[in-house]
Amino acid sequence: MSALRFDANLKWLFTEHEFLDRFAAAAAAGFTGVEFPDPYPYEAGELRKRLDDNGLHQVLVNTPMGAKGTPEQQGITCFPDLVPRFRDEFLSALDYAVALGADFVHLVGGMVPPGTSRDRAFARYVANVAWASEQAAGTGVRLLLEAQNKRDAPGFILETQAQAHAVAEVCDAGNVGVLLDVYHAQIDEGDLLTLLGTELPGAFHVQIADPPSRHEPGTGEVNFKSVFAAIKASGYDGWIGCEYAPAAGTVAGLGWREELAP
Ligand SMILES: O=C(O)C(=O)[C@H](O)CO
Ligand SMILES: [Mg+2]
Repeated sequence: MSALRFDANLKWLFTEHEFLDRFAAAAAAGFTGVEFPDPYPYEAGELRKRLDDNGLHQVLVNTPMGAKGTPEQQGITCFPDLVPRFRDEFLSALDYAVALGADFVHLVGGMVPPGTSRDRAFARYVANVAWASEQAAGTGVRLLLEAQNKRDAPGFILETQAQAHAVAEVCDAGNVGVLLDVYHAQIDEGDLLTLLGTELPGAFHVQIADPPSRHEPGTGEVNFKSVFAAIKASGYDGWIGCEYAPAAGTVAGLGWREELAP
């Protein structure tokens, strides 16, 4: 059993099953934690029952994201003209996180909306993060900020891990941190072992997938044996979310846990 704690992202893994059956499949495959971006089609009680019946911990939920191919596909946190909707959606995400016993709400930052300057969108983004930080204070739920790569999310509001860290730092409630997604960090920044050295101390959560395919660790360009060793050596004790597309079946692709993880 690895010294690192991996959780299954149920949007990406176990898609051989209907969503509500993925909890049992994840537990059967040895996971003790799960995450997924979109609890909203389900009653919180229905999801909580799946968690409890399978002895699973909920790591995170996302703020809602729009349909693929729309400007809102990666969230609206940076949309100056949608602040009331952002606030309603965040409070809904917070309610779900509390009901599921989740550690985090991932505030999906958004791509700079058409006709809006990056400066105006970034200012609104920071204001919305600070507002959300105040709403979450005292709930036990912390907030995550993730930088996404420019190939998959052109115009995304956060462009580097250091920028995500800087926004988290200015939220004085201490409940905002970085979601360090190794897939995005490799595509846009590379130099992963150095990046992990500087950015892991501010990271509340980590996610993994192997670029360019976004399949399992060991299928692409990242030396995950070295990455996992660096994460372990850093003393990071959070979860590591498996947010990858299995190349040929979820369970068949889990060998990396024994082959690459310390
Ligand atoms: O796509 C990702 O890397 C994520 O972590 C979000 O959940 C979706 O934007
Ligand atoms: Mg991610």
